[in-house]
This record gives sequence, C-alpha cells and structure tokens, in this order.
Amino acid sequence: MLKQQTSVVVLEQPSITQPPSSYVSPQSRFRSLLSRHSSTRDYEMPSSLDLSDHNKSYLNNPWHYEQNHLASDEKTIRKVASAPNTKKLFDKAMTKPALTTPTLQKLKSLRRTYSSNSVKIKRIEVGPSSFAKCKLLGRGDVGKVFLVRQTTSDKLFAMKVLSKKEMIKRNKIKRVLAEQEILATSNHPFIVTLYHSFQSQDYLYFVMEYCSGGEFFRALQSRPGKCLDEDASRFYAAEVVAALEYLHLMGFIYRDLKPENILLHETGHIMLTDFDLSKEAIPRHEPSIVKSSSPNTAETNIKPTEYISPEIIKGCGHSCAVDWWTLGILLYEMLVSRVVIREKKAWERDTDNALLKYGTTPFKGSNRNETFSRILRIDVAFPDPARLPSAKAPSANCKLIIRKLLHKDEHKRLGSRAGAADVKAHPFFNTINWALLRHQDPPIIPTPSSDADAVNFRRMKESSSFDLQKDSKKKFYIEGDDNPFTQFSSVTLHHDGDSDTDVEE
Ligand SMILES: Nc1ncnc2c1ncn2[C@@H]1O[C@H](COP(=O)(O)OP(=O)(O)OP(=O)(O)O)[C@@H](O)[C@H]1O
Repeated sequence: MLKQQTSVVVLEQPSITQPPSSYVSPQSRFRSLLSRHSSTRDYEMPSSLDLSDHNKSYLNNPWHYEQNHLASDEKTIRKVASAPNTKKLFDKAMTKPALTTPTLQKLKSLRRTYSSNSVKIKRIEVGPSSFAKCKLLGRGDVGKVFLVRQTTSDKLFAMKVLSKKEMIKRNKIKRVLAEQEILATSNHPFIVTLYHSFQSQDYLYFVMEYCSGGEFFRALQSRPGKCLDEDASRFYAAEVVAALEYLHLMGFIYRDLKPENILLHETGHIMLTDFDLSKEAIPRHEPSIVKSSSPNTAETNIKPTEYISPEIIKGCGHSCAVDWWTLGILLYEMLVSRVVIREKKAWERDTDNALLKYGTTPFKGSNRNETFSRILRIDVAFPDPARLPSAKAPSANCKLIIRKLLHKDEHKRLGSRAGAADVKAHPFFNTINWALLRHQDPPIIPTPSSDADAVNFRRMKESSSFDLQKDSKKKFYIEGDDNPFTQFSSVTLHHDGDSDTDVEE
C-alpha cells in the first residue's frame, strides 16, 4: 500500500534539548569569524562612513568573502518564540491607508527579524567621529553612556564609552570582552541591540539601540503610588522571563537583573542592558557550575546589592538559577516594596513586621552584612493587607511564585529543573500569551521623546567633557602586548529587517 505523504511545515524554534552535532552556536560562529579575521586587522577605522569606498575595499578582503560565503550557506531563518513574522505584518499594514503614527511606529519597531542567523557581522564601518554627542544618558563605574547622532544618517544611538585605563585599574578586561560577546551574539526583542563596537587608544565603544523610554524604575516613579498592580507586574516579569530564557538558551547567565538594568523601548517593552557581569554557563552534565571561591563575592565582582542570591554570598559556585532568584526579588519589588515605602512609618511602629520596615526589597538590612545575613536566613514575608489599607494584597499564586523563586536552595528553586519552562508553567503566568508578548500593549507607555530631547532620562551633568572628534584623531591601535584589549573586536552588525542596515547579498 502506498503510504500517504504528509508535508509538515516546521517552524524551527530554539530548542531546550542538546543541539545537533552539526549545530554551530552563534557564539562560536562569532568567535571563529573574529579569530580568522585577526583582530589586529580591523583597526583602520574610517574617520567617517563612506560605504562606496568601503564596499570597494571589501572586494579584496578575504574576511568579507567569508562573511558572504557564510551568509549564503546559512539562509535558514530560525524564529524565536516571541518573534512572529513582523515583516509580513508590516508590509501588509503599509498597503492600508490612514494608519495612525503610533501604529506605524509600533509596526516599524517590530519588523526586525529576531533570529541568530539574521545578524551579519561585518568589518567596522564607523569610528568616533561618525557620531555627534547629544546628551549624557547615564554613568557607570568605568564609563559613560551618551545619546549620539550618526552624522551620515541622522539616526540616534546610545553610545557606551569605557575608559581602558579605568578598566585595567579595576580589573574589568575580561568582563568587557564577555559583554561584547553577549551583545554581538544576541538578537532578541527584549535585549538591547548592538550595532557597532570599536576601540581607540584610550576607550572602548559600544554603539547600541537607543531606548528612549529610559529606565524602567524611573518610569515606575511617575506612577501613582510608585508601584504596579499585579497584572502590570506580571507583564514585565513575563518579558524578563522571555529575555532570560533566551540568554540561558544561548549559554549565558545574566547575573545582574535589577531595575536599573531594565530599559524601556519607545513602545514601552523592556530591554535588558549591561552584560558586564554575565558569564557563560557550564552545561549541567559537567561536574561544576560557575565557581566563585570567595564568600564575599569579590571574585565574581557581583555588586553587593540586595538582589544577590544565597549561593553567590556563599561563594560555592552558581548556575542559571541565580537569575530566577533575581526575578523573585524584582517581582516582589514591583508589587510589594513600593507600598512598604509609602507606609514605612506604620511598618516601623510594627515590631512584628520589623523585617519589612526597611522597604525596597524583601531582605534589605541597614548595612551590607545585615542584608547578606537576611538573604541567607530569613524567609520572604508579605505585608498584611489589613494593616495597609492602600495596598491590594498580592494573589495567592503571586506569593507562591515569589516564594518558589526565592527558595534559598538553588536546586529546589523554581526554574532549576527545566529552566524557563518551569517558570512559564507556574499558574501565576496562566494569563500570559507567551507567543504574542511583544504584540501586547505594555502597561506604561513612555512619554514620546521628540528627537534628541531624552525626556525620559534624568538631567545629568558631565563633569569632564569627552570629545569624540578629538578621540578619533588619536592612534587607534597599540601594537603587540601593550594593548590588553586586542580581543575586543571592532565590528559592525547588520540586522535583517532594519531597512537602512539591510545587507545585500
Ligand atoms: N541603550 C541605551 N539606551 C538608553 N540609555 C541607556 C542605554 N544603555 C545604557 N543607558 C543608560 O546608561 C546607564 C548606564 O548604563 P550601563 O549600566 O550599561 O553602564 P555601565 O557602565 O555598564 O554601568 P555599571 O557600572 O552599572 O555596570 C543606564 O542606567 C541607562 O540610564
């Protein structure tokens, strides 16, 4: 008998099982491309972007050949779960008359193709002088983040400039290399997009997508009561879960989830940033997990905040489960602690609930040691709604998921068995449509930012002014061993679907 043939269309999705042996991870593809294209060769940065000349020079560039060759070999588009075919949606919508500007903006922002193979790594096409500084957006330990405008395209970007001197002084070289690798290999709607990275004699540069909605917790401050209801908290927690799931699938532990590192896209969706603490995860079947022998986190250099997990404090190694712990703290902070701060006086009088009187996060103490000791010993507690008339009590499922995420034993913590699948399956997330998350309207829509006004950012004063033009005139590369940043690659990343960065093949 003739067997009836069935044709099945399979939408490839990131798999949580072991990849096939022929599978080349985006990270190894990135590493091998960069190692074959010796990192010393890509420092001749054009002082301004001239694509015509640049393209000509590509003709004799074996590395460029390799890129095209690889690109044509790897045409399969692998869709990630949270990324429906938005290009089709966009093209269809464009043929309809009278679309409102917000709808158009939303569609435009959705038309990127989110798959690891849709990113093309190219030789660097810009330098410091390709951008003009507009505003200081933020400051970190070793660098600053500026809003910049690309002079040729007029497009706005966020430019992170890191001082090599400071990084050497603070022993942060490995961290910046990890950050570059994660940013360059990630392609997800909830992870900030990297367009260019390069270095000058004194600085390292990351040119990223500008998240005009500003910091998530700054947006929260402008909410009545400075807190979120459970539905809104669930929405942001779900977006964070989707981003963490992606990072874990890519083999990274984020390790630095906290409100300051969640930015808002102009549409209001979240964007994770700041990957300098992230680590490559060691697969489960191997005996050890990321080791940190120091009990006080000095070796891992994880900032001692109240987001820190018990296993990091103990310094006996940690795994992806640290990210689920921080999700628990974030959820608690979104829902509960803002209320506690508002009612702080009442709580301070309440000796039974003294543990909660400090507000902000469930384990915060009056100093670092007290916070650490609470993280290790105290179970999470919730305010009694009868005593807090202005607060709506979190639902039973909400308290349950927080308790499970904040399990002190990382092996028993929610997410430690099957990763994000465990967390997504918890009844707290029953109402979340994971596949359409990026198409839902976020609870907070940031104030529209016209041009470079950066209305959603704090006004910041630059103490010493940093000059992009001056930096571009300096020697770009120090030969040999003098440059400990040799492995920091100068690359431009093209993303399918970003019309003006689309690459012709
Ligand atoms: N892509 C972006 N779009 C808009 N603003 C951004 C962007 N990236 C960073 N910022 C702003 O700059 C601030 C500092 O950024 P980031 O945390 O990445 O710097 P950092 O030097 O790594 O800091 P840290 O020392 O905390 O690691 C952020 O809190 C945010 O306000």
